[in-house]
Amino acid sequence: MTTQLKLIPGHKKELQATPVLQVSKLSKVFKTGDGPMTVLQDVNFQVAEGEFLCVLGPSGCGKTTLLNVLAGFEKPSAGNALLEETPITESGPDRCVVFQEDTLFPWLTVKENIAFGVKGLSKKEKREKTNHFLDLVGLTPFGDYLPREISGGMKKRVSLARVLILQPRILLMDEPFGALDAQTREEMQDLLLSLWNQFHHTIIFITHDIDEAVALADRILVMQKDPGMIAKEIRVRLPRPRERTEAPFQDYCKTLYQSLKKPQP
Ligand SMILES: Nc1ncnc2c1ncn2[C@@H]1O[C@H](COP(=O)(O)OP(=O)(O)OP(=O)(O)O)[C@@H](O)[C@H]1O
Repeated sequence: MTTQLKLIPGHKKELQATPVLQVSKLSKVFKTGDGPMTVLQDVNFQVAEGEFLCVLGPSGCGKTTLLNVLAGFEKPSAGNALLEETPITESGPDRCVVFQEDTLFPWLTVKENIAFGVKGLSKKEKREKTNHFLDLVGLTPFGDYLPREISGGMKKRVSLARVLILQPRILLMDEPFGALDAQTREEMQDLLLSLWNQFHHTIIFITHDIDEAVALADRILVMQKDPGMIAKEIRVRLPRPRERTEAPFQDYCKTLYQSLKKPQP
């Protein structure tokens, strides 16, 4: 395994870029009424510790299927995904998933939702930790509210706090901000980047939004469909914070737009 050093913009220190995740020759075939359907074919990539990787692709190209394999919800038909050299065969606390849809427990308060998965702490420690994460996502005044009493953006903040408090090795995010309005979406992207700067998680973030990928990623994997495969990899060499209206940002967007438009090889 190769080990390199890289500087992640926005991070204060150099991080060791040892791959935490290695995906090799991964394929996924579903049985359907019309016969086998190859959704992913020969997918290969690595993710470095602390890296922010976006997977960008059109609807139906297999992004969620890929994330489900990494989460351990689906098994590959061929090839494998290794988490620190161990094949992923089931879900585990080292990987947390944030979905697009709301998955909060409606009968629990914001604080209770955040604290839900925390184990092995005294009541006092758990309360302090919960309050800390509540504060990190800017929801301190809303700790005792129920999910139905807060906005969609606030629910997303709770969803983020709920997984961050578990300190996962890898954060898997499946179009988490897809249902939000443009302004709230940008606010959530900024919040996620600021939390990533503090915690240095490894993040795999699925999106079909070009701007979102350029705003967030260290590196973008562009997928094509039928079958789903990685068509292109682009490293985003823009300093953070990234200014969306400036030419270099727009240049990346144009390149990605062209990549997505290209016909299937
Ligand atoms: N369990 C399953 N059985 C059969 N087909 C499936 C199954 N899960 C997904 N598929 C098919 O695999 C293809 C890829 O689906 P997937 O949800 O992974 O794509 P996606 O890129 O995430 O799409 P979107 O951006 O619209 O969410 C689709 O045609 C879908 O119908």
